[in-house]
Amino acid sequence: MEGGVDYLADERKKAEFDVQQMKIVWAGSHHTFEISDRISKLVANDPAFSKDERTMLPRKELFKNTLRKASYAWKRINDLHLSEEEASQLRFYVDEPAFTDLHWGMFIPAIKGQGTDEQQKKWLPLAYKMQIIGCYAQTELGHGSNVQGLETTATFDPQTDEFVIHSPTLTSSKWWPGGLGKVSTHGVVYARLITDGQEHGIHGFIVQLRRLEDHRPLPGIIIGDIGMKFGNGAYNTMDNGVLRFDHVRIPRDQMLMRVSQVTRDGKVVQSDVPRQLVYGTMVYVRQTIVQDASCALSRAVCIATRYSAVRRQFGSHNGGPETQVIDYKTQQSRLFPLLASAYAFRFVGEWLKWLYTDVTQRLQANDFSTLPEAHACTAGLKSLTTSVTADGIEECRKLCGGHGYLCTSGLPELFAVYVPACTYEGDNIVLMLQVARILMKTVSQLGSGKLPVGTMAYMGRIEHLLQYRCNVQKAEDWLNPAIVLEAFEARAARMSVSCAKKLSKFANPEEGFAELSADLVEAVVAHCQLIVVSKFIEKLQQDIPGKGVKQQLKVLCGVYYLFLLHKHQGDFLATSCVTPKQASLANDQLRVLYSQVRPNAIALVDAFNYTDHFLGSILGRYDGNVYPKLYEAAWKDPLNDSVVPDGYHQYIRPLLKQQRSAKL
Ligand SMILES: CCCCCCCC/C=C\CCCCCCCC(=O)SCCNC(=O)CCNC(=O)[C@H](O)C(C)(C)COP(=O)(O)OP(=O)(O)OC[C@H]1O[C@@H](n2cnc3c(N)ncnc32)[C@H](O)[C@@H]1OP(=O)(O)O
Ligand SMILES: Cc1cc2nc3c(=O)[nH]c(=O)nc-3n(C[C@H](O)[C@H](O)[C@H](O)COP(=O)(O)OP(=O)(O)OC[C@H]3O[C@@H](n4cnc5c(N)ncnc54)[C@H](O)[C@@H]3O)c2cc1C
Repeated sequence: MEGGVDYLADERKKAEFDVQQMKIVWAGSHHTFEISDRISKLVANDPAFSKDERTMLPRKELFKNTLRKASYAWKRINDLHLSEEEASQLRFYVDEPAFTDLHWGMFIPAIKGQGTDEQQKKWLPLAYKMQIIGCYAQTELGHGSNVQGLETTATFDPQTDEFVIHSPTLTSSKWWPGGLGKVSTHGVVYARLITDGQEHGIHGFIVQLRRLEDHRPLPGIIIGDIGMKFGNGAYNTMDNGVLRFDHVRIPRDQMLMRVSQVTRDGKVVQSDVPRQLVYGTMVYVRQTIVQDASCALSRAVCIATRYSAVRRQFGSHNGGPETQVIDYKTQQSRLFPLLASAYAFRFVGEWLKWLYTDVTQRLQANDFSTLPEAHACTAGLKSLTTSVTADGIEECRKLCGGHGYLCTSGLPELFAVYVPACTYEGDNIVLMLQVARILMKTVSQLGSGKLPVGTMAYMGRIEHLLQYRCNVQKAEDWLNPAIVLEAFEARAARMSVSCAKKLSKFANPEEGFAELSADLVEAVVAHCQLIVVSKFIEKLQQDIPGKGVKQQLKVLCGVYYLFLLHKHQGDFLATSCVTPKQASLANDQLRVLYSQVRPNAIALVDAFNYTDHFLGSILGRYDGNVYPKLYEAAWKDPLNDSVVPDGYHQYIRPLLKQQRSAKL
């Protein structure tokens, strides 16, 4: 325990499972648990990583403080000889968005994924030692989603064997790249390749942006920060930037040439790798964002759950204590599905990581067959998990009542940091529509004998799924995973087929796709929820040691799918996958499961193993000592530095005087 008295001790005693074992399940393995436990404590115990004042600092101070932390973190990483895995955990637990996220998370992966062996050999050692710092400069003022619409040009000059990078219009200014505004020395810049007057699509180029001697922009480059973003503290620690090029020259070998090469005489040669590999870095990051969703959601849920056990409101009998708000069924029906979602996203994130690793290995062996599956899964799951998490953090704020609105609850900043995840790395609707295209393609090919694979494999049983009738007769039948899977499969398949039927009535398929896009998004949501449900159920088929651990996960899995079934019962009923009676039984079973979660709720959030430093929330403190700490923190606000506020003499006193003289 971190503090003195444990106000949640009674809650912890109620747990019916081995919390330590659950911590390992959450972390993924003994190895990852050990690392994350050790590194999170190392960060929490180092005052240099304090976050206490972050929401109160003006931007310039905030940003400088982030630079200080990033540089100190780098020193610790080197002094302690941390491995790559440990270093990335350290950056995670420092919990402050910074240029390093883009350097390690996008610049290096872009070079790894799209650079030739030679290019990797040249640039990666510099980047690994942070002798250069890089960003990912793709989005422009005028285009983000439509990557093909980017306007920056890279024109090959055969005379000098160079590319000329240029921003022909205002809207072609790079706009948004993190780390670009004030820090990066280099960027992977995405631009329209032009050779011999011909366009060859979007490619990545390594461009030096600032001089290594004095950090000034190189000639022909205009660069700056794009300004304050949503919330206090939050993502304002990041220098999202603007960048313009005026005919900036770079050597030919700085085009990332794994996908296509430009020869000395300006010929464009395509490798045998698909051109979509230019989008590969985005696939990688979308996969990490799914894993990150479970972190952000679990953090909010941890705060809201602990506080819900501490907070009491109404219901005192004969002078006894009032009811803990966690005991209200309405509180449980809002909170426990989010708790279950955090676990569900954890496991689907684990699976997606596996899928991504598998695809990467195949790509190295020139097997590109699973690339569309990787694109569909990363795009769809990124959209689903970030939308639920963003809404979930806000729900957790409401679950904490008034105190949730205080910055010291940690929730406002968490929300502000998190919501752009619905937009960056692909707007969620735009990505859902990508999955919709793949779904419609799959349905249209069903008669052709080509069997769908991977997460679309269930479509191969389309005849069966279209005839399916759910045979649930009593509430407990909903605990049978096979019944649940079929119901979710039938719902997703029927929604897709219904869209495909409507689509086939349009003479112009593109017109039809646009007209039906809102329905298509609903079908994609159904498909993605099926993936999450099925991966949770698969997880339960594994051997999971520890007293009661598997049982708790079964309960959470049930909460997850029955909550979805309840929330989307319109879909299930409209597609005749369940009857109204069966939907009602599902809801009865859901209430039973809430009661089973209740005694374990605190232990289930303890299993995330978050330090108080990482949570950054008085409401979510491990020891539950909320009120004295809230009271104490208020006095630390700069507004309370003086009893009489600045501005009293100028604005308050004259006002009061005027009222007094008016009365007289
Ligand atoms: C940094 C991470 C650190 C790690 C920390 C961990 C935790 C994380 C926490 C905090 C991170 C914070 C950091 C924030 C960072 C933010 C960074 C950015 O935002 S970078 C900008 C992102 N920009 C977008 O994502 C644009 C979105 N747009 C697109 O992706 C495309 O343009 C798209 C897909 C919407 C449309 O592409 P089209 O219209 O140009 O289509 P065509 O190129 O013609 O391709 C069509 C074919 O290609 C396939 N395709 C499309 N994209 C694919 C892909 N990515 N992979 C494989 N295939 C793909 C399609 O399925 C289609 O296939 P068929 O021809 O039908 O077979
Ligand atoms: C915090 C943050 C960090 C970022 N970091 C980086 C970075 O490091 N590097 C980088 O290159 N970029 C970065 N970006 C940019 C980001 O990737 C883009 O903003 C994102 O891809 C969305 O593109 P957009 O801004 O063009 O949105 P738009 O596409 O203009 O979206 C506007 C609206 O139009 C809708 N819409 C667009 N197209 C369609 C369609 N075809 N059908 C239906 N609806 C549509 C969207 O759903 C949305 O509602 C960052 C953005 C943010 C907010």
